[in-house]
Amino acid sequence: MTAIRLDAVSKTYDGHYAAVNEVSLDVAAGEFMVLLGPSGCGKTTLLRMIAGLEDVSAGELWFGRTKATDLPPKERGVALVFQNGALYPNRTARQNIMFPLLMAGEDAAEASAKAGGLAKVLRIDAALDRLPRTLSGGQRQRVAIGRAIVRRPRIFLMDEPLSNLDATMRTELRQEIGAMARDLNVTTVYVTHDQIEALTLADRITVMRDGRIEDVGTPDQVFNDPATAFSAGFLGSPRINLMSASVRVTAHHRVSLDFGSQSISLPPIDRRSMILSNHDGGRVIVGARSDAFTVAADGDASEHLSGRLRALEFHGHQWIAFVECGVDMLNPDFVGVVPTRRAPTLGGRNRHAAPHVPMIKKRMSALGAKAKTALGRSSTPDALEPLATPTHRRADLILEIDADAGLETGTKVHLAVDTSRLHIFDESGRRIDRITR
Ligand SMILES: Nc1ncnc2c1ncn2[C@@H]1O[C@H](COP(=O)(O)OP(=O)(O)OP(=O)(O)O)[C@@H](O)[C@H]1O
Repeated sequence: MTAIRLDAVSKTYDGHYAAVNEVSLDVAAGEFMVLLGPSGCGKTTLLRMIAGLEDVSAGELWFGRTKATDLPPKERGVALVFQNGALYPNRTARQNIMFPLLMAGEDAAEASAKAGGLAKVLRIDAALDRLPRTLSGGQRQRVAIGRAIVRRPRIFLMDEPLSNLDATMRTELRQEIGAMARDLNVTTVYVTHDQIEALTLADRITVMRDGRIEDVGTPDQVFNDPATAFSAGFLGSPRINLMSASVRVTAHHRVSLDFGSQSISLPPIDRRSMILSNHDGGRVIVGARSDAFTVAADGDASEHLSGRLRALEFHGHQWIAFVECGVDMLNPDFVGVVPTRRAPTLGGRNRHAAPHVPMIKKRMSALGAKAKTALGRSSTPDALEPLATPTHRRADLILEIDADAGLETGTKVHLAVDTSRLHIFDESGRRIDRITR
């Protein structure tokens, strides 16, 4: 088992375009790490740098105690499976899996036995003596995985291995990949843009965006305690509601979040009240998934939002409600968007780069500076770095509700808010409270 360390690794194309931008990440020995993010965020490029198929433009790569930045691919002990694991068409499944062992000079009988053992784990033992063209897509991909893993690589890399399979096969093979990784205990980095694959397979998930890391944590942490609004928006269906709010400090330092015509208050014991109480007038983004709301009888709950049930959609196992609350909603994809994707500057952070978690403090001072400006005092120019303005849009709150909620479209609804389930982000999309992982 080998740990992987990426230390401020970047990949630039044409000298200026940063496909991967100062990424630092530790993957523990034997860990199953999933790189998750939208198309073009740099997942594959990062994987290919670990495999040695792309040069590292800046930064260092380590496998355990070995510096691997410039190690030739063959000396890395890495196996890679792509979307379409190509097989030798004239060799049977068994011969395909055995091939790397034979090339390494292993005895044929032993190699065949090993192929048989792996085929059982991958549930293709019945198809071992068939040629690739007679196998289904899922079986071919299992053979490709078997062939990659048979030499017991130090590190196993997979790039969207399920993306070309139909839904049923994807679910089956996903489970087998999970079981195999646990059995073999090999350090694995798995690229996907599918949140279900990430949540079900990963020991930890790294959420990427625009060549940078947004969030790293266990599936539970990244889903329930997301570091950024983007990460919160990438996981979960329906997507998290991101509501634009202004902070108002009322009597006795009580913090209220104003959504225009409506507001809710945080309890004084909520530690975010203390953080926000210094930022009267500042703007924040309040993230709320369906579990933060309960449909309440009129006036029942102290903290609630009211709206009109504009539409209901039947989604089989659930109903999705669209509630018009007159709240400004933000699209997670655009919150804190980095205007350009420049390469890191030598010896310093790219000033257009997305802020990192330790910069929350700085952002909060920016919030404070904005609040001061609103109060007619001047702000320091440094405090207001260029933040991409998120697109505000008066839109519906979208939430999942019970089929037996008995609601009718067009009626007024009251949504009791569990404030402990709200995630509060600054304007750049970073959590205002420190994330402890
Ligand atoms: N050889 C190349 N030359 C120039 N730009 C490249 C090259 N390879 C990748 N890129 C760019 O780098 C960015 C990251 O690409 P990458 O393939 O790593 O993203 P990804 O997250 O894996 O996307 P997908 O999920 O679509 O595969 C993209 O904008 C891509 O166009």
